[in-house]
Amino acid sequence: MAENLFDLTGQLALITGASRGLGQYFGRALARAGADLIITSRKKADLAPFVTEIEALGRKAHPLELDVRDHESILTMSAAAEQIGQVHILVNNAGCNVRKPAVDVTWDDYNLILETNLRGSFFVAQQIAKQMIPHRYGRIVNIGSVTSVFGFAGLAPYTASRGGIRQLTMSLADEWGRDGITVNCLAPGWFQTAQNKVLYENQEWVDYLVDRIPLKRPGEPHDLDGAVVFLASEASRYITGQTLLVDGGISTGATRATVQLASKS
Ligand SMILES: NC(=O)c1ccc[n+]([C@@H]2O[C@H](COP(=O)([O-])OP(=O)(O)OC[C@H]3O[C@@H](n4cnc5c(N)ncnc54)[C@H](O)[C@@H]3O)[C@@H](O)[C@H]2O)c1
Ligand SMILES: O=C(O)[C@H](O)[C@@H](O)[C@H](O)[C@H](O)CO
Repeated sequence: MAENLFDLTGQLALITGASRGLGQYFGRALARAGADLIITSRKKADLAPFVTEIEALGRKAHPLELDVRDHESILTMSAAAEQIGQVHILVNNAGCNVRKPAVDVTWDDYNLILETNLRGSFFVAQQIAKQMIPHRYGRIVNIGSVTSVFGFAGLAPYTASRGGIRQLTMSLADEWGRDGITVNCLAPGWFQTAQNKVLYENQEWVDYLVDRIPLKRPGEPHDLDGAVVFLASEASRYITGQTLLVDGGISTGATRATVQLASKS
């Protein structure tokens, strides 16, 4: 057994959607724990600054092009990853959102979200698992959301994709456990990134959010470092099919509201 359960030295981690946002934070955390990276983006050129940053940490960063909505792109990327080396860790991070009342969601909005967040994650996992199975080792971390476990007005297709990720995680864990692969879902709460920065420009929204978060602040991307390293490492070796919420406790909110009301009565 490794002396340091969180040490990723000698491991290769593949992260999708690493041109910005949480994908880069996941990459930094894994690289600091010792892993070399394969980082992917729809435009390889967008990865250049991140390659430089990871190399400055003394780790390797191999940039590859990947559009998770394009099956051919997934096959090409996976074949290129196999040439780089044994992939020990996959972080299925690429994702998107369209925020709209359900009555305004278009066919195309729905397809964009489901194809990116759910179908893309499945087919990336499928290709990388094919490489992991002969080695009888793998750690797959699917990025979910608090909306994997509760609904949210204005985010219907997004929450469907995130609930689907949680179910997918359980089924793949059930199927690939015998091959030495763990599959877990890391479910962030609310973290300000390019995807949602417009929300944080609205003070009313921030106040609403903070009021509902027991730890009394929105998430900061480094709050996810421990969870991604944990799920990628030896430390989580007997954990599979689980959804780990990193949300400042917001998913406990329904109970808190009841208690607050009760304490006023
Ligand atoms: N920020 C949050 O509060 C939050 C909370 C829970 C879950 N998430 C999820 O975490 C992931 C990262 O989100 P973020 O907040 O960093 O947002 P972001 O928009 O900054 O990053 C999303 C990344 O996915 C990539 N991407 C989008 N469509 C793609 C496609 N078709 N093919 C390949 N890459 C594609 C983008 O280029 C980008 O690199 C997303 O899946 C998001 O839904 C975010
Ligand atoms: O685009 C958005 O509306 C948000 O960024 C979502 O991604 C949420 O933050 C998250 O999923 C909640 O966990």
